[in-house]
Formats: sequence, structure tokens, C-alpha cells
Amino acid sequence: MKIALASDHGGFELKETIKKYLEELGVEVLDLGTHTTESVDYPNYGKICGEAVVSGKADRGIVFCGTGIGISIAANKVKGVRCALCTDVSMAEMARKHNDANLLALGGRTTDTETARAITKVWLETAFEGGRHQRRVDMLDNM
Ligand SMILES: O=C(CO)[C@H](O)[C@H](O)COP(=O)(O)O
Repeated sequence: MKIALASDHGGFELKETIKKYLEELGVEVLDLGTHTTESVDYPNYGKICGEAVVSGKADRGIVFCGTGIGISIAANKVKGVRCALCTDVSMAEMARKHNDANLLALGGRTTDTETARAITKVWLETAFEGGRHQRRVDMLDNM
């Protein structure tokens, strides 16, 4: 599986931490930036990560900003993206089981690294349940 990563400056350090974690797990990473702590605009990074996933350059994506809010809003503007901002493991589990979330958003200023790693692992390993949820996901994708 290949995972695209993108962040603004507020999510940069957590992106680097999760990048290392994914590589330790043997997951291929496509790092779309940002590459420093210099201030940048999160809409650009949510968009490029969403587009990388929808176009098939990556299987799924993880986006990071200070809270995870702005960059998740940006990613969700890309048709075909279902980006879930998760602050705990149970949200990550449900984002996969019920929403088939193809992007995960994390907050670099709001979520500690241990929690972020645990969220990432569950989001990577949990399968979509399909069934009644497929109908709802199809409705999202047709909006
Ligand atoms: O969390 C964010 C968006 O939801 C951004 O990371 C945050 O707004 C950036 O703020 P600043 O320019 O003050 O570092």
C-alpha cells in the first residue's frame, strides 16, 4: 500500500513522525510536503494529497495541519475524497468501517504522537464493512 502525506507548517512535525512510523511498518510513502516549518497555506496541501489519492498515485492519504480541521476541509473539496479528522482510535476505526475514509486528518498541535501513531495503525488496518454503508458512501461520492 502507498500512502500520500501532506501537511502545512502546523502539521509538519507530526507528518515527519508518522512518515517514519509508516516506513517502520514497511508502508510505502509519497511525501507531498511541506518540507520545512516555514509558514504555508493548508488548502494547497489538502488539495494535492486528495488529488494524489483520487488519481491513483497513492492508495490512501494522511493530511496534517495544526488542528487537522482546515486541511480536512480542503481535502474534502476534491471529488472522491472522504477525509476523516480523527482524534482517537475509535473514530479511526469507525471512519474505515462505516465511511471508507480514504484520507485521514490529524492535528499536529492537538494530538500527541503516541495517539497519532495508534490512530494511524487502526486506520491502516481496519476494513470497510460495506453493506448498508456502501449505499451511503455512494451517496457521498455522488454529491
Ligand atoms: O490548523 C490549521 C488549520 O485548521 C493551521 O495549521 C493553522 O490555522 C495555522 O495557523 P498559523 O498560521 O497561526 O500557524
